[in-house]
Amino acid sequence: MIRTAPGVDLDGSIRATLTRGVLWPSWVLTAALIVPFGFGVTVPPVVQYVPLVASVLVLGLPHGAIDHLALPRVRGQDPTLRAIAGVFALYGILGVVYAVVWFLAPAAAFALFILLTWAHWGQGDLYALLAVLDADYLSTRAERALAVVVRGGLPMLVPLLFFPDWYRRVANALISLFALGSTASLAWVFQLDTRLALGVGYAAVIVGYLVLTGVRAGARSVWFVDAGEVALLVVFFALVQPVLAVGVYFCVWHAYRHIARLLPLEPTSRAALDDHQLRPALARFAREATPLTLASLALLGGFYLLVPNPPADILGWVGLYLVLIAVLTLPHVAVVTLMDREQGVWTTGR
Ligand SMILES: CC1=C(/C=C/C(C)=C/C=C/C(C)=C/C=O)C(C)(C)CCC1
Ligand SMILES: [Fe+2]
Repeated sequence: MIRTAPGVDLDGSIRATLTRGVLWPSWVLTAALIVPFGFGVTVPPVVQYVPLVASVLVLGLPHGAIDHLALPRVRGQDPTLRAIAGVFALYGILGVVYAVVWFLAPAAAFALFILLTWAHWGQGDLYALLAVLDADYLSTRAERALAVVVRGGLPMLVPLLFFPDWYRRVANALISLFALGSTASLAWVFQLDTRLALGVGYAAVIVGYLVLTGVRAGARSVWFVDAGEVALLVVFFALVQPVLAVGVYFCVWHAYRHIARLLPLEPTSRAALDDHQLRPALARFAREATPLTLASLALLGGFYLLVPNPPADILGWVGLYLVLIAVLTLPHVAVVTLMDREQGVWTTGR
């Protein structure tokens, strides 16, 4: 059966429901965390891990667990066995290839993971800007690409600039599962000179983006929300300890927004959103996402058995979980990039 799936042109009622139920909570939670950290509060490591550990079952891991339904749906097709098998094959091939890279060259695999996440979290926010906020000033591909660079850099680069030691510790937790001492090849990234150069370059990109889009913005209020989100996240990642900050961002920002993108693709949920009801749509998503979330968890057990240096503490387990996420993210990015194409994220007429 052929149906038309919505692209970046969501109905006003759906946009209102998602703004209230998805964007607002992300703003409130990130802003609320900034306050204590702004006063210099630090929290013990165990507490910092809570959102990342929770993401195994809540929002985080599940957000990719219906990729096999999302791709056919966005193409207006029924999720037939054939279509689903295609997505599984994509996951199998890309996932296995990337897993092999982790075993052979873990430091390079980690660097690739950061760049991939930068692009992917940026692409997620770009969709939200276009579809939920209706940011019509992003009228060229160059501006949209710049938005991806700006948005993805907030969670991936800002923590490196302000918390290099934590960043290195996490990098080491992933890399040393495969090879001890290999993080040394990345030592230059954490040095002050490198961070200063990256910080200055990135600040220039942010200013360039805000000026370029600010000049074009017809609907000023939307531009202010965009600029406000960027400012909020710069402060958030500069102040909040990174394992906590990235964990919170992953759940309430990236994953929740991606789930919000999936909901209108399913006709019953779309009708609910149109009727200003978010909850039934989320409940349906949770049901659909449960089987493959649990299957992914089984993969975590498989990784535990396969890595040369299995985790011995909580940071090690977080590292193992992040490697699992990395391996699942490559095919997930392929699916979301195909979704972007189907939904006209890069179609500007210019
Ligand atoms: C936890 C953590 C880090 C990396 C997290 C990454 C890279 C997460 C990627 C998640 C993905 C891709 C989810 C799927 O959408 C940093 C930045 C090294 C800094 C310290 C804390
Ligand atoms: Fe994602």
